[in-house]
Amino acid sequence: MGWPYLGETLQLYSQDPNIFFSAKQKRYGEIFKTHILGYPCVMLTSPEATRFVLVSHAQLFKPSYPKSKEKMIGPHALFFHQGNYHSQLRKLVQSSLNLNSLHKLIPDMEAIAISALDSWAGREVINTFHEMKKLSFDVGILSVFGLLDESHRENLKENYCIVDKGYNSFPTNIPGTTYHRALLARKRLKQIMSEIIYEREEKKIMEKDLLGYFLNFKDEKGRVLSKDQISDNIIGVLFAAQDTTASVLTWILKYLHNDQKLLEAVTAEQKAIYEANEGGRRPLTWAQTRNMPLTYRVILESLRMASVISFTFREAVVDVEYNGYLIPKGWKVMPLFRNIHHNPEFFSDPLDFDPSRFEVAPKPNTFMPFGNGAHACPGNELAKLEILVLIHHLVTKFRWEVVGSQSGIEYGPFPVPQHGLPARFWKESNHHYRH
Ligand code: HEM
Repeated sequence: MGWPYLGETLQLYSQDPNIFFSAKQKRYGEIFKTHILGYPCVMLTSPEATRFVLVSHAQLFKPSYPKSKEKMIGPHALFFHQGNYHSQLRKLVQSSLNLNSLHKLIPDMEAIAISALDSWAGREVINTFHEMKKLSFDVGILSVFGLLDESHRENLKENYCIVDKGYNSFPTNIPGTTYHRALLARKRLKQIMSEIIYEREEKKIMEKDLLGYFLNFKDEKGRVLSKDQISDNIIGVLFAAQDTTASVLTWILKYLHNDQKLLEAVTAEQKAIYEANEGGRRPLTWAQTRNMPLTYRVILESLRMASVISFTFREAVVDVEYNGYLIPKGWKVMPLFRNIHHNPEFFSDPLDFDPSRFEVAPKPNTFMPFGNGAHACPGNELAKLEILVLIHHLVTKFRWEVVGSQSGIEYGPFPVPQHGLPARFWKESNHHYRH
């Protein structure tokens, strides 16, 4: 269990977390305990134990986040809850992100991707991760608010950026600190959202985006959602959508750049679609996005390799017995997704980037980039669609090279290539290639 209070926190945070966990796993097996950030924790590295906690006995474990994070996102956001409130909100989020709603977003998503790529090609070196964050934020806004007017969008963006800096800053609420500034920006975000809601109510528009679902909701007793419940959940969705998607996109660019043969094959797959659409004059169809098998496998393999959500936390709400182990009430449990994704028993030569491994479906409960069970990611189809759309426009019209030869990883807290993968982009026709 390490030292009192600090426990093994320093060991975990000072190195690649995977090394810490796999060393433990070798020594102690599929379940072991440690002490992190002041809490006793049980780590789970087997698909069965993970399934027990997240799926079959999910009601015995509640979500668990640091208080400072809960305050910044908003205590009403669905991921902090269990039971009835959680499932009501979850249904609304899922309806706004179901396949039927998603295919209507494709043209606007394409416009966002094209405008991002054009802006990169006009510049020297960009920080890929930062640019991907802007892109995934714009797609997040699109799925929450539909087409929002420019001034609201800019206003949300500016204030959300300040909130974003506060998520991982030290939580001291003293004027002048990053955390304090973030809390103030958080208040302004709520104000902007109230204005957007007011305008919608004035115009009596009923949109089928997430905000529309929230505004239209009534529970069995006829109660509607409060402004706080709506704004906490919108900020929650924007938060869940941004760094996750952006870090996966950044890793994909790195993996493709590292393997030029694979990049050529992906480009060939996308160019065939591009030509069928008369050189991009017609928009991508839903059917086309569902039929990009190689690109899709590259995305799955990137999700596995990068495992950007390396693990999650729950807390036992009662004493729980699993397989002869006692998990005492109040202890944290941590399903270790990345360990499972990098276990050679489930994925042979786990450190090789090999999309063809997904020609065969992985064993049940061994592939969980979007989690599992009651809190599994409702945005997973949106994220995959957004990535497919970006790759389509990237490889058919642009080229890029990574600047520098760093091979390190930064944890912020999601793993991203060092320095956010500095890269240079250019339009293909300007340099190498003309039709
Ligand atoms: C590649 C990108 C993404 C990854 C890897 C990812 C991963 C995850 C994971 C692992 C969870 C479960 C966490 C847990 O059980 O503790 C989760 C939950 C969630 N994700 Fe995602 N996500 C991504 C993109 C998105 C997007 C684009 C959205 C929304 C538009 C979104 C919205 C959510 C929400 C609202 C939850 C909480 C669900 C609940 O508590 O019921 N995510 N995500």
